[in-house]
Amino acid sequence: MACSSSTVGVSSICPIAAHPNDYAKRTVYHLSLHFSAAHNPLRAFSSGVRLGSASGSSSNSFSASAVFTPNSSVLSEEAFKGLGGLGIEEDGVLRDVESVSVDELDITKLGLSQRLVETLEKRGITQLFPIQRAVLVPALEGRDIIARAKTGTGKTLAFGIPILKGLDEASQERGSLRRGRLPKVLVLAPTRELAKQVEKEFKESAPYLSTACIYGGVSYLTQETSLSRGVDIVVGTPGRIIDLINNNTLKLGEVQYLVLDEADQMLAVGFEEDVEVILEKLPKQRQSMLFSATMPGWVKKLARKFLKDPLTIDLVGDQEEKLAEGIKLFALPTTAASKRTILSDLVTVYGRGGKAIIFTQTKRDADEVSMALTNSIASEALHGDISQHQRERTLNAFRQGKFTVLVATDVAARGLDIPNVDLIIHYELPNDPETFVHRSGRTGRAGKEGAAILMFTGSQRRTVKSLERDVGCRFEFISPPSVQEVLESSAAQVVATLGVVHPNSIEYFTPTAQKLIEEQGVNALAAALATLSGFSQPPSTRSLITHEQGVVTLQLTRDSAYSRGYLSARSVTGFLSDVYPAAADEIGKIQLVADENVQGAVFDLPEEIAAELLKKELPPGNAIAKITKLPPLQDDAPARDFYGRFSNNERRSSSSSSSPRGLPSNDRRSFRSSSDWLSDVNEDGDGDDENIFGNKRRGGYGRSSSSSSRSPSGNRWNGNNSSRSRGGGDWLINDRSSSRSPSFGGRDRGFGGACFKCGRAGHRASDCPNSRSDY
Ligand SMILES: Nc1ncnc2c1ncn2[C@@H]1O[C@H](COP(=O)(O)OP(=O)(O)OP(=O)(O)O)[C@@H](O)[C@H]1O
Repeated sequence: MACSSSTVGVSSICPIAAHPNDYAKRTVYHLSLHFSAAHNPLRAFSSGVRLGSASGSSSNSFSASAVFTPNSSVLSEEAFKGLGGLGIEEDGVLRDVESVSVDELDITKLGLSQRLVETLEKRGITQLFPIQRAVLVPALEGRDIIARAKTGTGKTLAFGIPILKGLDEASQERGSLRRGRLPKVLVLAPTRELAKQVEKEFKESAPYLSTACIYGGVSYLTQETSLSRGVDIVVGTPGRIIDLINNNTLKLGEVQYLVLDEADQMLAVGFEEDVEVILEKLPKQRQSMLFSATMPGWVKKLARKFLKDPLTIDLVGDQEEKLAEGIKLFALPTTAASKRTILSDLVTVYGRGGKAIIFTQTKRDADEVSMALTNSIASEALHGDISQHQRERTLNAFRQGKFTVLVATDVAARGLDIPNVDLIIHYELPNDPETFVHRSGRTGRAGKEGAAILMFTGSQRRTVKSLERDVGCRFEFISPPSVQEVLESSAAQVVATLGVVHPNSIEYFTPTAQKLIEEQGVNALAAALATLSGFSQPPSTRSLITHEQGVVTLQLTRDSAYSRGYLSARSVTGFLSDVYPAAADEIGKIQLVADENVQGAVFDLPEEIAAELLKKELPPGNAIAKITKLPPLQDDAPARDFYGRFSNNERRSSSSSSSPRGLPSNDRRSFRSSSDWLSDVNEDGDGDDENIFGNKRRGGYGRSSSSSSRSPSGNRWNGNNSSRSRGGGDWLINDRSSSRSPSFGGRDRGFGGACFKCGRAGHRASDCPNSRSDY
């Protein structure tokens, strides 16, 4: 092959593997696009594509793997002309290696029409993101493309820019756009929200073109009218698109560009049959682009059947973390009972006053969590049982910042681009790594920073480790925010709001403020901050284990030299019964410390009992202290989650008619390494794409349930949202390690623990027939 070497977007393409089934036709290349660190316009964005250090160079690079036919690389070289060259050497390896200059990513240098450049610039889009750069050239060549990139990295414009460029050129050739014209572009999306968002991206980037968004749950009339007027771009969900094809309103005979966005999700929501029906109706002469996070058998089959010699671009890469680097990941051990009460503190401390999305497994949980938050934070629920209109209202209000916490099922996880979401909370573990990535990817978008917190119970600790392995990430394990942290964050957020008070308004209050300062000094301002933060009453202490109010968590640590054996929950109760029987009576959750070198346990006590206990003299070798942060704790029950066993809950419930046995999802099988992803795409595989969620979900979400707007109010932690109110059941379910009653109120005053001396249940060490005290 010919070799040329010059500055291009592609710095090196070298064979990383020969495809086992098809070596003669295809070679898999590893493609690196280099950006000089010195002038890398995407440095701030490096998170999105995991820019790493290129070997032997100080450049940052991102990797793309691409599958070429032998000729295709030559075509690529042609297409790179004007954007910089591409070096193909004799061994077929493309190597060049200079850095991409800022110019080559500059949208004014891509040959786009002036009007397109202007609208993009108005939207703050001046430089291509890496996936956009990688897709641009082959897309402009007319290649069919299969692509994958991390969440929030600009996939929509990756297909949008070349399509808009193509439409611009065609319209200049044909002259003005005529009424009643048929669509040239069809974009299929799995959810209505995503479809609307993609349409919005097209509309805002090219307002001079006509777009229509076709999805269920709303009137046919508007959609039919816009189609009859003539459109350039149709974006929609498969169900309603089929309906409009069938009633002859939507005619696809002139479609030149097809995009399948989130193709794997089409399968998950049961649209595969509809997608195939639609694709059959498209002109054979067209360009197709398929974006998919995973490659289940059905998507592979779809690609083989409907795409022509597709070029595969994978910017996620093998062994790499699947999440954008700007997303900080935390894991928070908690209990089922305390989850809800912790939420508002997490939002306060980690959300820093911005937007947060809490993901639940079930629609019911989404409603209940949103309701529970209402006391302290304005929140709304979003799930499939909420009418389409309400869903749109809710999303718009959230986008506009009218409320700050969205509680959603996974319906909102895929593809939604909501600006400035600072925090994601996984209220339940996701069912598969892919769902985790997509939920978390609602923050840290377009190079911004964000945080995602995974809440898990002690019994799910191993699942969290599996998730780390599957996603290639590391969690920082945290404790629930302390009272101090919550107060500090609340105060900081209140202070931030003071900056926007109108000067005229301040004038009205100045005389009173002056008087207050003279009378009370700094206390006046502190009282105002406390009130504005919602803490006009002092916060009560809370358990670190269950987050229950009025309860403190203590740690018992025993010197092994004084110990006869290992600590157990029973021995802790027995020990307390000897030191201070009231403490043994009132003890709550007990958990053992997970440290081979330390014999320790943490346990909860009502505040006043704890204060008494701390005054007691302890036998030698034992220490009890109040703690502010939980040490690593031992697992206390087998894992209870669906991770790796099922795909998402909403999906299961929506498809229950066709999947009554809740078959395991193939999503997890699909969430594999990059090389698997690539070979999946190109192998003549067995097409084992049994559709486990096989029902057709037309129009989808029927029943309407409104979630009214709420406003923040109330004094934090003084409401009756204590887990104590739901206590008993949850406590019993979640605490295998202690046999005591859940009630701190002492409903059951009988001794439920075991003797610290003889180990038998039902009596205290002080009542033990063995009178010798030897602990
Ligand atoms: N070149 C660019 N410069 C600045 N902003 C951009 C650029 N390209 C895209 N964006 C913005 O980045 C955000 C994320 O883009 P987009 O929604 O296309 O990401 P995505 O990769 O499709 O994410 P997901 O996988 O979550 O669907 C959008 O708000 C988009 O307008």
